[in-house]
Amino acid sequence: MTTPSAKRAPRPHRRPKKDPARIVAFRALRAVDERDAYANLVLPPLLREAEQKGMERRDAALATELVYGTLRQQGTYDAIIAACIDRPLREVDPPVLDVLALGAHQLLATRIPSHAAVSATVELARVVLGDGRAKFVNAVLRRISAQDLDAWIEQVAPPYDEDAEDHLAVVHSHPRWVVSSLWDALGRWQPDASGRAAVEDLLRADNDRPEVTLVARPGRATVDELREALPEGVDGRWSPYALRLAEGADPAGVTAVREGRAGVQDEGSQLVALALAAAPLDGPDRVWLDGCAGPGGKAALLGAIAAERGAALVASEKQPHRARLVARALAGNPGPYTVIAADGTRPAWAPGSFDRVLVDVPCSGLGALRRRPEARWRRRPEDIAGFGPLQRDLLRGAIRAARVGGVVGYATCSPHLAETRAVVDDVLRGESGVEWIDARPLLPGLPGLGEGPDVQLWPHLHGTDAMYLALLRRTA
Ligand SMILES: C[S@@+](CC[C@H](N)C(=O)[O-])C[C@H]1O[C@@H](n2cnc3c(N)ncnc32)[C@H](O)[C@@H]1O
Repeated sequence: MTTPSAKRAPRPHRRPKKDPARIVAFRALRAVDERDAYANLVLPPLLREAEQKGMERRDAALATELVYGTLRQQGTYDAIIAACIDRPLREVDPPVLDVLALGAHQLLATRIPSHAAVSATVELARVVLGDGRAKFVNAVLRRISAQDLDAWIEQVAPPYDEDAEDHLAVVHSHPRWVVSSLWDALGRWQPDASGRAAVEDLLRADNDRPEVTLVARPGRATVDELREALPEGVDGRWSPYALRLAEGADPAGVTAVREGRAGVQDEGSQLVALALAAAPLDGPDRVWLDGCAGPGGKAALLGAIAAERGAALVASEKQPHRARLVARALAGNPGPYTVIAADGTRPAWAPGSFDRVLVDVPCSGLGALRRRPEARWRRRPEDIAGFGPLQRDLLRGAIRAARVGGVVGYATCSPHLAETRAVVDDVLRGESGVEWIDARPLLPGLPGLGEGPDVQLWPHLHGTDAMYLALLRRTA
């Protein structure tokens, strides 16, 4: 019998410590998982709310790093977590998995000391999951902390020689079918440079934090004006209108951005608009169409260039709420423009109305994985086939909208071959009176553009999103 004095006193109940950065990160991951929210849309309001309640700036930076880092590396972390528990991952509650992935990220990819990463994540688990599940989290994180990321990868990734795509999928945290599609596309455009090293460079680039790039809309702002506001910004690699911002720089504080004379725009998107505008054209050059304009980034650049040349822009978008975003992006454009909500496959305009036409079609977005880290986990292979009919119809509509001699640009933010060359080839098979324009000379200075006539940009080669552009001319 134990004497009362030897009996362990019950531990006083301790309230878990609230850690705003990790709570915000957890809530953002839950929203991405439960509501299919986009991290870049869901995180800013959560940060604002937490900052209003007193969260410090550096905690906001930590929350941001935890969300994006965890989403990017989720495939790798899932494989590691699976090796640390004795049941299939699908039997673990998603909120528990989110906490475990947040912990894995801190342990394996940040400078946070292991003991702090474990204890802070277990505290988070106590707050958001309760004491019972916090114990489970504690046990799993302790197992994860037993070795570093390289050792874990060695343990959980199948050897490259046995299954190259599976190996790369685990090491670089992409679904296997995405690895496979990107590799196929790379092989199509870079036949001499599409080996293991190149595809690994591409997958790594997808996991890099992308720079924020501004566009100074010509005639409305200059790169120098932007640089005055953000002196650490550097010139774009390719676009004369681009300023690449230093990490942490806040574009919202720039007057030209607030006034819509400049905007945030990846250089790949700038190049698509610039190449379309630069394509040689015989005859009048008075009316341009952006047939898939929402939310309006390319339309705003095209509108500014059109204004300088005395041309008018029609910016058309099917979704009325996105058409409103286009109107906002174009507000203050110095030249004539119209924004309409219309279906590009059932045009609201007479055939042959336009001198230049852009269709930047809805696509899988596999070219912008740097910015939308969650997209890779949400997309399914069947989505690609799902976009095909609309992409073809929109291209056919664009060709019809162009006058004879007019130029059509077909763009996607995906390098997937089924969304790029296959669409254009298919449509051209059924259309007489359309010819290719070599897009490469319209993108001066860019290396690795292959044999043309269309172009595929790559994050690892060009530092841009993986935009695709085919330029066509209507000849009859
Ligand atoms: C890739 S986004 C365009 C991005 C835009 N060019 C930019 O730079 O901001 C494709 C757009 O096409 C719109 N869309 C989808 N189906 C359409 C259709 N049938 N006609 C016109 N627009 C359509 C989508 O709502 C979406 O806003």
